[in-house]
Amino acid sequence: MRYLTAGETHGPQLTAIIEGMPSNVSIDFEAVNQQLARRQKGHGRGRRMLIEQDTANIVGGVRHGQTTGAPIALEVINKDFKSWTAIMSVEPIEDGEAKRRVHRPRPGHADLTGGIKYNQKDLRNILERSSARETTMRVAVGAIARQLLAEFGIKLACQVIRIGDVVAGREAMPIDQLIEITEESPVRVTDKEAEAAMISAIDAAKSAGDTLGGIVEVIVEGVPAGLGSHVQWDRKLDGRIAQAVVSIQAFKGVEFGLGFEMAQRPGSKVHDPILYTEERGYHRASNNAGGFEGGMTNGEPIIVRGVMKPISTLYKPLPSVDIDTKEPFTAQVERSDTCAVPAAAVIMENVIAWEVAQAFMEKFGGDSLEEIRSNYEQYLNHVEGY
Ligand SMILES: Cc1cc2nc3c(=O)[nH]c(=O)nc-3n(C[C@H](O)[C@H](O)[C@H](O)COP(=O)(O)O)c2cc1C
Ligand SMILES: C=C(O[C@@H]1CC(C(=O)O)=C[C@@H](OP(=O)(O)O)[C@H]1O)C(=O)O
Repeated sequence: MRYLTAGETHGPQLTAIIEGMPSNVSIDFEAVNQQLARRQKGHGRGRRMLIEQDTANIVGGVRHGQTTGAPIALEVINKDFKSWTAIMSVEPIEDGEAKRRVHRPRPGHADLTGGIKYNQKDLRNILERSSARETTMRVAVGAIARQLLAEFGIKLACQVIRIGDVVAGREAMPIDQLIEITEESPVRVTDKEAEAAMISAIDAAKSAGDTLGGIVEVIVEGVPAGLGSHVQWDRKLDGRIAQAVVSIQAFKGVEFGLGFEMAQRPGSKVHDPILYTEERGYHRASNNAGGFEGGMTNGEPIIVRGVMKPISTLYKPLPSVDIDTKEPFTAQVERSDTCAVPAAAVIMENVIAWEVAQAFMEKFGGDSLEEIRSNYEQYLNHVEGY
């Protein structure tokens, strides 16, 4: 399976095409929109999220609520395009060239390097695509992928572990209790004390004209042993998940299971003893590995954490240089998020859903759901008898 996305943050719409989804998978359109809504929430988001109410149109590959095996085409309309039509237009607008063109690169964004690389003197041609608005489509794609995974009992959830210097309790996340964002609970943590402190930290950063990053965690349950492979570097599923996570805008690091803490422990306090019972088959006494050995799932839940840097655009901006005059300037900020860590947790959950679904298809692949189910059941029998 593969997918591509297209579209600009202030353009008319965002688009994705998924290739290789098997036929006969029931698609719950509402569930796709639910994932999109989850991505838009969280304390610290800016005014743009008040304008958009993302819903996906599925315009290919699904008939009567079921996949046909044809490419699936998805689109999400940018409501904000109404206010940007003139600026995004190729025709000159009355305000004139200087106002229309972006020539002041923002530190922490793709603006300057993208402008140099693609030889663009209007940095809008870079920022329109580098924006995290693009993650809308990655979530829509993940929302389709997880419907295939659900057929085989595979579920995902996410939570926020840290925002700025506030750390939430690290108790195991109950997978059947998706941490939903509500008005009373706007950060996506189970630890209520930490939640209040996180909200205050975000508000304080906003008042100071500053921004915050954090750490988010995703858990995947119900994954069979043997997705991914040790035999070739680019078939290692933990490696692919790491790539998917760090490809999310502003994500700078990833860890599995105990992760970076492994560095300070002896091996006897890291590796997970192997056990066997008739009832459970092979399983582990602990899951410090976060569900992976040798680039393959080992049957334990996948546990991944990602670190997001603070939002780049500051209301008290950092120094930069105008590409026309080469003179320093101080930017005027119109709107921006202060913290998007809770939303980023949902993005991470859905990009991981895609990677797991792709590995699942590589292992049990077939053209129809029935064919995959038969391959899967045969494999489960093999595992049981091994
Ligand atoms: C959900 C989400 C929302 C974001 N919102 C903003 C924002 O409002 N303002 C901003 O400057 N950066 C925002 N970012 C981060 C930038 O998109 C990102 O830092 C930039 O594209 C440069 O990419 P890099 O940080 O991966 O190097 C957001 C990121 C995510 C994941
Ligand atoms: C639009 C989204 O996030 C945007 C990501 C983003 C950035 O620079 O990455 C900047 C902001 O966009 P704008 O400049 O239009 O206010 C965010 O709102 C979204 O998540 O859907």
